[in-house]
Amino acid sequence: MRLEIDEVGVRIGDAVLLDAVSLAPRPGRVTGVLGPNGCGKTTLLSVVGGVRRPTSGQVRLDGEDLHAMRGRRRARTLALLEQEASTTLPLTAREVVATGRIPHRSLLAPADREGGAVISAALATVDATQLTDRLWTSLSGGERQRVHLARALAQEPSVLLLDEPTNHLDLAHQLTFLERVRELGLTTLVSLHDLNLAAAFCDDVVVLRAGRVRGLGPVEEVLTADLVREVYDVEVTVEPHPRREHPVIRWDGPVTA
Ligand SMILES: Nc1ncnc2c1ncn2[C@@H]1O[C@H](COP(=O)(O)OP(=O)(O)OP(=O)(O)O)[C@@H](O)[C@H]1O
Repeated sequence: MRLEIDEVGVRIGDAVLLDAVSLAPRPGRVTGVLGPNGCGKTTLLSVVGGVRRPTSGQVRLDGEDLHAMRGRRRARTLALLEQEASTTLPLTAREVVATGRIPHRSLLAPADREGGAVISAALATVDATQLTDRLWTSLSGGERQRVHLARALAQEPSVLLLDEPTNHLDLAHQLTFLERVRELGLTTLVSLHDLNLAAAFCDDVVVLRAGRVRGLGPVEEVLTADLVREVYDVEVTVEPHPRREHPVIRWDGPVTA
């Protein structure tokens, strides 16, 4: 599935949240959405997820305007894992994941025959089979995060949009979570604050600052010390990882004038 983000702009009154952002994430690859607080990462993901309309530009899926597609069809193609998604309904983890199947049901085909198996597989993928019958409200932040990923997977999307999915996870779960996401082989856009996680798990990155693209391309080409200084105001050293095939970013401190 070909995803194209073409000159997307978002304005609210005088505020420019996104300014002519263009990128075409490589199909089946993981693209990191990076940048400091308030640079527009969540806004971009919500536009691509169809939750928010751009005020200019277009997002296309296989050439078709995403915002002109019907919601159900869009939801069968693309799943968005929002930053602080929550529910106060007394649902079990499995019932939460089952809501991901809603776009696959219709009046003509109310029974979702594969649904049960897809839900079980999604829970297993995120290591949450043991949480199946637990009440959502009783889960920890990291457990909720994994169950929400399972819900997104139950949608069987071609495009996966993840907004800071690792923010409640311990180190081991951050690594396994992103490894699994990579293994899914879906066209993935993932916003991350941790540059080392981005360096390790993303194929490409788009780096935003104040709503504009400041870097775009393969992670090892874009994540340079110069770019990090310019975008994050932090002095860093970028080196090859001694045992793995990706760079490591070591911070030396904030930029001093
Ligand atoms: N309704 C609004 N009116 C004006 N500005 C807004 C509005 N909503 C969001 N913004 C601003 O838009 C900018 C982009 O917000 P966004 O949530 O996309 O950033 P982000 O990169 O995801 O940030 P963070 O890393 O802190 O989560 C922020 O400066 C935010 O304050």
